[in-house]
Amino acid sequence: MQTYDLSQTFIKGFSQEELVLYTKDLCVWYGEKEAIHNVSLSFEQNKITSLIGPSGCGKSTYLRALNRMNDEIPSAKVTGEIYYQGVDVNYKNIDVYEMRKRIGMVFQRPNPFSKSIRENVTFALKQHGLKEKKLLDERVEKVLRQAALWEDVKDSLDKSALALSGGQQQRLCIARAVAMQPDVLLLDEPASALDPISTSKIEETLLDLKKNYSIIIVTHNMQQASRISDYTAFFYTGKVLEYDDTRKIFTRPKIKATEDYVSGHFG
Ligand SMILES: Nc1ncnc2c1ncn2[C@@H]1O[C@H](COP(=O)(O)OP(=O)(O)OP(=O)(O)O)[C@@H](O)[C@H]1O
Repeated sequence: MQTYDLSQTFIKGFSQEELVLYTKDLCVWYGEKEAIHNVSLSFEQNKITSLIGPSGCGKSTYLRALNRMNDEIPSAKVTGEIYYQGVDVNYKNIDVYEMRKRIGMVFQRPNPFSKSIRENVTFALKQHGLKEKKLLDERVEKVLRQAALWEDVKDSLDKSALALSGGQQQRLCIARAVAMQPDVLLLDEPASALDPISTSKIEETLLDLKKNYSIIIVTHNMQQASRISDYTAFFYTGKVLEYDDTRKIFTRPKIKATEDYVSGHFG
């Protein structure tokens, strides 16, 4: 069967300002239950977008749809459009593995491999044929610096990643995702299990990473959304009720439900 090689399919002439990723009328069903309904959002290069909303409103489902992680859930069915750099992500013959290199993901719970810190970063690179030690070492240092972890671990690169603290493990997971040089980084509540200091380090890391990536983050932390994101989408019962500049969402939302949610007066 023919596979769809994303590297061959960029639409020429896109400027930095063009949209990296967008969805149009995206719906996701789990069996008979529709979890998100007609979600149309677009994401720009070098911007952070927060997805906020009450529990169960479909934020993670939406995020997972963006790099087809819902494929792993047998009951999930996706309709509508997802376009990444002009490529239809839902195209059935797409090379999903290749696409996930471009649209990387970091999960809520840090999930480093049970390997050394170095191998966590180099594992996928080696799988993709990068063998030269010097290049691997350079990439390890670069991404650990980008994830603000280098100073903590530079003398223990060959020690187990599982010996790191939760916050360090999560920064290692960010480094691991960044090592593949994606264009888009999806993060599902990456700091929810962390203490305030680790959370603030993750936020600094994300603000630094947005120079190179488009970042989409699910968060329940309103301060976090307002501190780090350029745009915010408010999800409610599977729909996006409001999407705007983060400053507007937090100071002059158009919809009462948004105002109630961001001010903590929901329900
Ligand atoms: N694997 C699944 N199978 C069946 N239903 C699911 C599955 N995952 C999520 N759902 C349902 O889809 C709806 C949306 O869930 P989702 O996890 O996307 O919401 P969320 O906004 O991310 O919630 P939270 O903030 O609590 O993480 C919920 O009703 C949930 O029960």
